Amino acid sequence: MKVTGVELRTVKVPLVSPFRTSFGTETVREALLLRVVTDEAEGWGECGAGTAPRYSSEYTHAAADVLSRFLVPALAGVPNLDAHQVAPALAPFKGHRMAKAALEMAVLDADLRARGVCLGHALGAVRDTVPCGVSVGITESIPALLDAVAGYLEAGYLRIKLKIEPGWDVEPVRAVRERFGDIMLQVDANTAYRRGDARHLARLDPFDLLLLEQPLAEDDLLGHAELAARITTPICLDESIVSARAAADALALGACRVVNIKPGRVGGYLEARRIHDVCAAHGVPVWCGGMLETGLGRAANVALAALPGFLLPGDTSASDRYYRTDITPPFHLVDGHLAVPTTPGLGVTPIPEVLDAVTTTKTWVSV
Ligand SMILES: CC(=O)N[C@@H](Cc1ccc2ccccc2c1)C(=O)O
Ligand SMILES: [Mg+2]
Repeated sequence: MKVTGVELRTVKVPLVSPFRTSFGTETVREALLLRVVTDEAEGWGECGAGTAPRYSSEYTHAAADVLSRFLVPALAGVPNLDAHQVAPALAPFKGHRMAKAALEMAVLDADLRARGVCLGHALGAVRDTVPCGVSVGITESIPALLDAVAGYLEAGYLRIKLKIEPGWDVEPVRAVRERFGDIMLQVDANTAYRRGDARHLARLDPFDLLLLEQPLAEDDLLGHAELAARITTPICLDESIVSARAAADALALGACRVVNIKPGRVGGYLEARRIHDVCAAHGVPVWCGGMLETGLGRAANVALAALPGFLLPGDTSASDRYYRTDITPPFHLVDGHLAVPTTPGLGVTPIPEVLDAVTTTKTWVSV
């Protein structure tokens, strides 16, 4: 394929309810979308970065800048471009994995649409539907949390994940366990704890959690390995796992026993599959994380979550977990599962009038 150019769009989509984590509260999702135009087909990509560099060092404005200034122009030098050429072409530029992932995703979508192949098939999907969990933010009170959890269980979610932080951890977990019994339950700290908190985090052990996600800093593999020796709840890493090599190192160090795979965090769906393969080779279960994606990223994540090693329900929630109106035809939860798209590429495209209603900026970058 030959790329003629890329349209960068910033969209602002209000969340159905504020989503509070240990690193802040979101009420509107500002996302960067890419539309790659080639001589054979068009493709869509979505960048998972947030408005501010709070989840990781990337943020929407910076991603748009590095894409228009360096990453998109770098594709000009690639003659017969396909998705596998993108990461090597972008390798000279350090970091910016979410920006790179969005560009690779859009090229992959165009590549697959041109060939009439769906993403699930291209990645190695073995299932037609994927089991879904839901990420529940920090709430004003325990009763409000219990109401939120009751609503999600009623909707059919198969696994509940509670955001925690110092001061909001043992009590919420205890309350959910007491009210809802032995549901599949896990927690996510988004790096909010320190190595000295091991004794406190061990207080979560009696609640038989599936996992404790990213308790310590993203660059503290050793700290997670030490913590793993002092608590019984399995540690899962998210922010720390930025590549297949990082996954291999984390497993070798005993820093985690489960991995949350997020294609944006690791530079794309092709690297995400490599992480899946590394973990499968070590007998380590993985699940698909979420970055409050629109239906574009959601479609791609559901396809990835259908690979054999995705043994735990992911944060691949339905569109209405976050949005009243998704920019693509919405994903609906059916018996706790989402259906894997089967039409070429991502299998979904934005609904033009909905997309235009939430678009705040549009930039064309010629190649
Ligand atoms: C579903 C879930 O919990 N996702 C992330 C945290 C997160 C939460 C909110 C976000 C908002 C904008 C961009 C990225 C975001 C990431 C996580 O697993 O750690
Ligand atoms: Mg996480």
